[in-house]
Amino acid sequence: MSKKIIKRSWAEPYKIKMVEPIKMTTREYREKCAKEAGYNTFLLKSEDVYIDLLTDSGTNAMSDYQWAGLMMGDEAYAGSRNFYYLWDNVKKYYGMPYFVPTHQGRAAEHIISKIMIKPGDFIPGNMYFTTTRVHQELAGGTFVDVIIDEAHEAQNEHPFKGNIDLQKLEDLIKKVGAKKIPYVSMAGPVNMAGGQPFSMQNLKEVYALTKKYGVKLWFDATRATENAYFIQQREKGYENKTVAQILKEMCSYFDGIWVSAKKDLMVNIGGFLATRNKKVYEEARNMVVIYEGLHSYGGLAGRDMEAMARGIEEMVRPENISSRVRQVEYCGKELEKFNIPLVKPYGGHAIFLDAKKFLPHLKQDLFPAQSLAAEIYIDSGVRGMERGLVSSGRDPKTGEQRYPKLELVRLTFPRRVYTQSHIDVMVESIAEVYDKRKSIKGLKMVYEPKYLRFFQARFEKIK
Ligand SMILES: Cc1ncc(COP(=O)(O)O)c(C=O)c1O
Ligand SMILES: N[C@@H](Cc1ccc(O)cc1)C(=O)O
Repeated sequence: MSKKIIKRSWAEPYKIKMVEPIKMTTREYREKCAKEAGYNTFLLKSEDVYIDLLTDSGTNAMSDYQWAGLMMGDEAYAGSRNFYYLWDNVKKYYGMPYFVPTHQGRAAEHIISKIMIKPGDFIPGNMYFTTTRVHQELAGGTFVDVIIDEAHEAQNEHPFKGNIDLQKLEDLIKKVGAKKIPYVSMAGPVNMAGGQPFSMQNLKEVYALTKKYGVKLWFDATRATENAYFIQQREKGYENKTVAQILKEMCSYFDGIWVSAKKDLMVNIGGFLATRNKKVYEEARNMVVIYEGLHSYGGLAGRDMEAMARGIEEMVRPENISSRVRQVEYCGKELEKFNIPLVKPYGGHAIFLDAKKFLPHLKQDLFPAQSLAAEIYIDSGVRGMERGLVSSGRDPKTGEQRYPKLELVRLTFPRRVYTQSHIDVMVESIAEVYDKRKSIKGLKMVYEPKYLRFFQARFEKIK
């Protein structure tokens, strides 16, 4: 009788059909590049990057099915066939009857914020996201963080660190009044918390609370498939449900969703908003023609919408979503072999290094995460992103810097792009930087743009 295999390794559920060569560089060359980029990984040229873990946004490898779909683009100005196919899939997989395409996620955030928020409003959410919050603020609103406290603790192993703290939410509703809250903004998994999911139980409770007070509930469903996968893996009662069923159930509690299609849908560009609220839909459908283009293309080509529609079908496939998350998990486990401090549990889209623990000798004003991201790039050409003080920015009212508890470097995995050997090389580089961590002295900011400063800020090394 054969021995029962308890656990098998995962492997990529695809094979490589076309390759894109990457440039190999020297440390000396990368030192020059980093300096020229003001020690900001967003300002590096991509051709100078070896393994690009800046983001999983628009950097995914499309399947042959998606590439074939590009040839089926109906590039009519109005009423393209691809638009209707995409709309059908939004209905089928997200369960939302009304749909408006946009060129990417923040365009949908802009439109929702403009429609729903009045000056003086408050928007509670499970931790801020940079683009989401800036649109809420530009519309005159104030974002209020109502995520559970555990989410702000890097090493806390709570399985659902994306949960909303119901007490914090109810206290806010009582304090400012339901009329001042246009909607609760829930994201899953929570990007800035380290890619942490919320549970279905928590969602149901948030839904009941918002219903009680007559407050709307909206969902940043950009990586909702990953959240659904974590629910399947971690929450009792969901182990036998498919990711597609869980996604649909999640969406059933929301009034509407916005999505950056550049993530779950595995395309290079695209976004949308979808809702069950006809009035909001009609306003959004009208507003999109001012900012994006006609409501049947929203700034996208017909072929882009075709790739998105096909991407929706692929994103929920069990082998796709599990290999995606397990690749991140593999990276986390390898890093832990070198005692590298990480956010736990591992995220859905990324591994987050805990820069406060990695560089305990640096005060937050010396930008430990920004410094660490730059050092990793210099060591090996691996590009990550700062998610700490720089990303947090300034309070628009007081102008003071917002000091976040989490000071992190994000190493984000584009879908279907890198192999296990890339991860091994990246892990070795981080282990090497960890060995030399005491030599890192920090950075000072020498240029600071007004909005979303992390994208364009420049730094100099402290000597
Ligand atoms: C959770 C989340 N919401 C919204 C956005 C905005 O999407 P986009 O980059 O497509 O504008 C992003 C990425 O920027 C994101 O990660
Ligand atoms: N949404 C993308 C791109 C992005 C990156 C950083 C941001 O703060 C905003 C947008 C990401 O999370 O990677």
